[in-house]
Amino acid sequence: MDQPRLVLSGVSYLSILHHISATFSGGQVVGLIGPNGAGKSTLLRIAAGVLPASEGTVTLDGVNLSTLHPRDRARRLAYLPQHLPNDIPFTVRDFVEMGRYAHRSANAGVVDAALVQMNLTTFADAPMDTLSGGERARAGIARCLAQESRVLLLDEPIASLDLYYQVDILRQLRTLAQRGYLVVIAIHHLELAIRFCDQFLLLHCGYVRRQGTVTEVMTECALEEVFGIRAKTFHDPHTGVLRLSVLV
Ligand SMILES: Nc1ncnc2c1ncn2[C@@H]1O[C@H](COP(=O)(O)OP(=O)(O)OP(=O)(O)O)[C@@H](O)[C@H]1O
Repeated sequence: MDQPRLVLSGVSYLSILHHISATFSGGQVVGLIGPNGAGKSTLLRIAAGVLPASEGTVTLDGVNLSTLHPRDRARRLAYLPQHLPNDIPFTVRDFVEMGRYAHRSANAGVVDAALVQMNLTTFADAPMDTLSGGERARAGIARCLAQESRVLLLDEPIASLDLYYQVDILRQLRTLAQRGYLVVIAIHHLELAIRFCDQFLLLHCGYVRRQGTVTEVMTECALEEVFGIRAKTFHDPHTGVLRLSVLV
């Protein structure tokens, strides 16, 4: 199966995003990073086709997203918003099953598998509004997985998760990328982003400041310029893995 390819060409939105161009391909986890208010969520919403750009285009496998019926779009890409409502009046299973909207079939096996992947089986019949914040976030990811689309655009999927689930879910997203999926995540946890993302887009004030691999983007200079923090990147002497240490 061909790997998906998402292309943003000259995307602008009001005064929030300015001329963003980027190409994301299947097989990768892309980390969208940058300070609060940089424009990450806005960019993801545009990339997902839920917010029309003021200028520019987004194409997925050569097809302009704005021309796709929402059902066709949902078959091709899944989008997790940064915040799910607190008062979702459904059980966890029914909520996850909504990910099947594009397929017109509930497919209990797929829904069950998504619940297992997010370790939510014991909560399947619980009302969504009884879940903790992290459990609700995992239900949101499960709904995206149930969609069975090969592009996942996830806005801060690990923000409310404990350390175990942060690592568990990033591992699962990596595995999906290894199977050819394109995964784009907005993420503030830079240390974990270094470990799990292949490519980065660093946004600041609505502009792309850097894009590329970890060594091209996560430079001490860029981090100081964009986040106003001093940090050191170094290779762990025991594992050889690149690490980031914030100097406080
Ligand atoms: N509908 C809107 N109308 C006006 N301003 C908006 C709108 N949506 C977002 N903004 C502003 O656009 C900027 C970018 O917001 P966005 O949510 O994309 O940032 P972000 O990088 O995701 O931030 P965070 O890390 O805090 O989640 C912010 O300054 C925000 O206040």
